[in-house]
Amino acid sequence: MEDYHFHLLWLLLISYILFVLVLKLVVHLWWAPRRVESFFMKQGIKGPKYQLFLGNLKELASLNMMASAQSMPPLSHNILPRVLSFYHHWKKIYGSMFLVWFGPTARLTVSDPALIREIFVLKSEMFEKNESPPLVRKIEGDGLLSLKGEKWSHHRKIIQPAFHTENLKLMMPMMAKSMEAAVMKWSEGMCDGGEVEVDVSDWFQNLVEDVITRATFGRSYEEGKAIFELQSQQMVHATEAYQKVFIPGYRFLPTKKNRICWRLEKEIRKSLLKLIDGRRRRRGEEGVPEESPNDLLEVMIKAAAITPNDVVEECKTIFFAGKHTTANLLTWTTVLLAMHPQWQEQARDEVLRVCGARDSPSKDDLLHLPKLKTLGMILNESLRLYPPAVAIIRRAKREVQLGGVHVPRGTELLIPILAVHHDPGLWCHDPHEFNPGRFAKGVAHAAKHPMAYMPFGLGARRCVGQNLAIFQAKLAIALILRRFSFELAPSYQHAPSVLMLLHPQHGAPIVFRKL
Ligand code: HEM
Repeated sequence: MEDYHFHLLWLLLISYILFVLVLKLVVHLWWAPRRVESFFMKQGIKGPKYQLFLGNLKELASLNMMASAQSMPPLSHNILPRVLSFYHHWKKIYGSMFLVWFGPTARLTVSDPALIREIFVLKSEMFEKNESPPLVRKIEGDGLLSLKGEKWSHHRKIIQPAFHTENLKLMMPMMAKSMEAAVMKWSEGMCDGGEVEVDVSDWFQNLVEDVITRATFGRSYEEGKAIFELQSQQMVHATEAYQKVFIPGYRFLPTKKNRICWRLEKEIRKSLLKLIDGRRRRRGEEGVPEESPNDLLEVMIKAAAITPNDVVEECKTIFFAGKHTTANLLTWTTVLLAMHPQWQEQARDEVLRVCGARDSPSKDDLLHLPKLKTLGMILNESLRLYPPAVAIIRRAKREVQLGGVHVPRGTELLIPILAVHHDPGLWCHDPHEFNPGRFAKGVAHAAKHPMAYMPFGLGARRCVGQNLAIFQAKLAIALILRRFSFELAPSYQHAPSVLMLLHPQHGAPIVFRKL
């Protein structure tokens, strides 16, 4: 009898647990989305209907697939329908503010610059960063990009000075040396006719990797290079998995690829910790010359209240956040200058006028970089038309009013940078034209609203590496302009596409000719 009661009790307990789990699932997957949907509907905000579990993921994937299968007119910069096809499609039906479901998570699209100001500046404390998907989290590191609250502000205060112009100026000669060597190697590889075809999207990845390694590790360049090479390999594996695998928990299975990723992760961590330890011990013994630039590792090691583990995570973040973004900027800028030879000429004239025609950039040339106004305008226009990060996401920490709309706690806001940059209401009559001249009076005056331009984000969490990216881009493009003229290779297919960042789907083959 006692046994019977005991079993009954167990059965009741298990049934109760199962009931609570099922109830939670029903609330999470059905009831809560329906409530949010009707909450927004009452305020006049609509969107594609929520489907159980998947939300709108199926439609999103099919819109994306249709868009990527279509070719674009060769010289068109009207890339929104191809790149953010879901936004372009649903905006026509529901207006610019609509609700879209990424699984059971609601995302409200916001592209009005006045509301964007509220999110990033006026009410920024009401919004937080959302978590990246698990596969991305693994490679982005637990650093500035994803940190929140006190820890984020503490790390930001420590890291920011490494990216100040004065420190970057000290780093410039070594950046220039590495770029110069890469360009030389390239021009040596040219055939007799002085012509070479290069897929710049690959080439710039290597170039940027080298420069970021120098900025992060400085005099420990060789050790840093080995570490970042491992991280590059890890990023390739993770990106492949990101493209192919959608099974929850797949990353925990001991598949061949996963085992490689785990091994790489272990090696990266071990080597970085060894490097940090070595630097810590040598500090004081050697002393760092006063005029020597503060590489990022040095800046973090000097700051007492940051653990070696945090330093490891920040190094990984810097590499993740800085490499592909800057390489993409360089790739699209080269493609744009190949498409628009008159701007290429103008930029080259300026480089020759300001820096002279010497083969190697002198220390003075580097100081002249800020004077390259036309090149600066070209980079701004490139970042407007082809922003490497096409959207930013924030999450409402609590219920908040946004331009008269009540946004419930937990709602994610999707700010489609690309759409804002291509909005005809903000960029006069020619939003899809390549017209660097629109930046002649500075970034703040280029559009009808100062918040309409945000390739590096906005507010307190704007990109910490912006100065480094622009320095690198100016230096690399100036070096190339001085030595080569270039045009699109006959095999080039204009197909901007998104895989984490905006990239050329079929590569970016460019033909370079020695001047
Ligand atoms: C063209 C090049 C680049 C672009 C377009 C770019 C874009 C961005 C954007 C849009 C954000 C804001 C993300 C958000 O608010 O959610 C951001 C943040 C960040 N970027 Fe960049 N970035 C570039 C280059 C770099 C470089 C070179 C580095 C470092 C070497 C870097 C490191 C970071 C970090 C650490 C953050 C997080 C800042 C924080 O939350 O405090 N970025 N970047």
